Amino acid sequence: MAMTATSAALRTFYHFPSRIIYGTKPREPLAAAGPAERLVFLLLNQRISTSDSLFTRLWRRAHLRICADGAANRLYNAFHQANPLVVPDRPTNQLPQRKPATSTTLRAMLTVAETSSHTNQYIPEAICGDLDSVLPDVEHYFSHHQTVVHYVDDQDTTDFMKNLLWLDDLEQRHGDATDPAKSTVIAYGGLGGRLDQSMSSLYVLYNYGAQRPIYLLSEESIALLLLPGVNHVECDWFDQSPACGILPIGVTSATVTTQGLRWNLNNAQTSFSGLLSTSNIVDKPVVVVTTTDPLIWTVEVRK
Ligand SMILES: Nc1ncnc2c1ncn2[C@@H]1O[C@H](COP(=O)(O)OP(=O)(O)OP(=O)(O)O)[C@@H](O)[C@H]1O
Ligand SMILES: Cc1ncc(C[n+]2csc(CCO)c2C)c(N)n1
Repeated sequence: MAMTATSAALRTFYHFPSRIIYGTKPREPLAAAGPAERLVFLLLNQRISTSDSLFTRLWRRAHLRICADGAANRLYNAFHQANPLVVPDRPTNQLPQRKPATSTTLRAMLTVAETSSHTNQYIPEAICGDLDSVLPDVEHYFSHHQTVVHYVDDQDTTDFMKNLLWLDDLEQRHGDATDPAKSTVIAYGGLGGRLDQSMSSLYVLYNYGAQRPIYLLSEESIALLLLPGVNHVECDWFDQSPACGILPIGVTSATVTTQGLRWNLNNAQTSFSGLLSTSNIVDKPVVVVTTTDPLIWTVEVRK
């Protein structure tokens, strides 16, 4: 699948990470200054950190929570295995049916997310993928709690991509003028783990990150796409300045000027065969990056 990042925005403002992570009310609008932002927490199949973690904060703040296939096993193991909710037994000789995709709506899932105890009990509103990783018992368990199971039979896209494409489809059919057309996606587990999967997540960020805000996340780092033009990145600004990097992934090179870093670039050309700014340090609450081409920005998470 060949795609290119579009040069959509001349000026981009990222309210992240502090506003999303450290907001005081679980469901307050995420961007205080803009239209209410809808946050989709997309859990990928990687280790979940449960103690004082980004995971729990973001889970609570999200408006919708979706597991990519085997990520549902991680959620089950982390929050349900030791103390499961009551669910009728699954007939052991019967595997879940694999039918073409179910038809649900974004509105229906948002309603479930708002009205049920999904947030506190760590139940996702949906599981989506080719479903070769989610265990039948885990699928049965969550299905019993109103989790939509969306099957996509495709061996040319990863389950992360399948989830984004499904979200596009759901949002296209959503059609509520008061709502934002595109959610912000937090992909928890989008960094770290197997290198090919990690690179595939960066591919997703590069190719889809111009269409909606996407944040790749681990407990250590956040990555987002900077678009050609002027980008204002609101950074964590606590006791210690976080480490950061500017990565020319997907482009041959980019010409970059920055403000707010310890080692600023001044009309400098960055590329994988030339200058690469890593182990840089954020020195201001807002970093300004002016670039000719898309870039991946990464910053350390301070908790
Ligand atoms: N080892 C891993 N390291 C990093 N990310 C992973 C890893 N395994 C899975 N993921 C992420 O979680 C998503 C869901 O994973 P899934 O449970 O479907 O495993 P998979 O079948 O190995 O992944 P896929 O089918 O997408 O290649 C993947 O699309 C990918 O983004
Ligand atoms: C050139 C090429 N390389 C690898 C795969 C394998 N693959 C990529 S995404 C995916 C789906 C995983 O759920 C699988 C099996 C392919 N299809 N085409």
